[in-house]
Amino acid sequence: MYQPTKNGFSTPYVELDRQAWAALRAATPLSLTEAELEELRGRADPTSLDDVRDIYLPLSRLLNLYVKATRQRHGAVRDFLGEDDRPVPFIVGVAGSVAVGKSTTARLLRTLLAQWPDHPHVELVSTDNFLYPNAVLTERGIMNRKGFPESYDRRALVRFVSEMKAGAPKLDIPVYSHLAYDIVPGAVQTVRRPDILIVEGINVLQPPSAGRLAVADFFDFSIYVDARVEHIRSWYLERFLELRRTAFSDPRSYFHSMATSVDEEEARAFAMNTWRTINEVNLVENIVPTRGRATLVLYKGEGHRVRRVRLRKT
Ligand SMILES: Nc1ncnc2c1ncn2[C@@H]1O[C@H](COP(=O)(O)OP(=O)(O)O)[C@@H](O)[C@H]1O
Ligand SMILES: CC(C)(COP(=O)(O)O)[C@@H](O)C(=O)NCCC(=O)O
Repeated sequence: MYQPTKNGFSTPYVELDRQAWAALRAATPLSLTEAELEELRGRADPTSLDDVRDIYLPLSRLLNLYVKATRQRHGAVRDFLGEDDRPVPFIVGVAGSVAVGKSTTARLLRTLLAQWPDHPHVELVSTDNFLYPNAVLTERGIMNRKGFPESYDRRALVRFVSEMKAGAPKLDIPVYSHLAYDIVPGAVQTVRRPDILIVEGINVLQPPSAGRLAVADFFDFSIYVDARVEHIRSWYLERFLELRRTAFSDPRSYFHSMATSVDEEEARAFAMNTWRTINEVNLVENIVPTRGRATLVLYKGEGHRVRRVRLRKT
């Protein structure tokens, strides 16, 4: 992490504890109900209405200010070029480990941001839609690297985000199914030009390779959801065991045998091995090193509770 220097002009970041951050909600109203929150949060994710109030409403307020300021900047460039008014989606990236709760954060933001009359149309895209199909990963010998940068069609992902930013009215993208653990052949998600596009995925803050562009180059704001490895490991395990009791019992689930043919101890050992050999390696090698690039970091402790927030001011 960036260390402040001793000359007083210490750091472009500000770090706030939960209470100080919560106060920045100002007058932003809480209009989400417990039932709506239940729909939005992920499996085994205890995010509460207190968290919405303390963490996500201030964030929604900050993003609303960012959107307005960014529109002004676009207007200035248009005036300079003598161009007509043209809608440009504001793009938010949400990064962090597998099982850290990115999708809950992203879904909550989609709902809260859409409540502002300034930007009612918010679209959410998960980067898993840009994973190569299992057949391609197997052919390339990287089926055990799912989630690593090379397991994504990064060119297609960058093309999608850059075309959205350029104002494309509607784009179709592939669809990934966690149930099938694969890309669904022939399925598409249609993304219509939104006011705000949220792009959520473990690798969205990856820097570009030399001479290329990365998705993060198109972000107007980015969020990194952070927690200690030991916490994330236990959230991954808990979720796997919860999925074993629920989603995996569907015969179409890729992990069906985990629900029917092995006992809980074996399932736990399988999940632990997947965590240790794939997700933790990816976290340490590829994901944590991108944290410094985020505009905002949410630091979670025990039970997914956000304890601190770091914001890059400039
Ligand atoms: N094997 C699985 N079967 C069904 N759903 C899953 C499976 N793995 C993950 N999910 C769901 O997919 C979503 C994304 O998970 P993940 O990429 O680990 O990110 P995060 O936990 O940070 O949101 C979560 O809502 C999770 O509950
Ligand atoms: C699909 C994922 C790579 C997450 O992708 P993302 O939406 O972050 O791009 C991840 O959920 C996953 O399946 N990892 C592979 C190892 C595992 O089964 O946990």
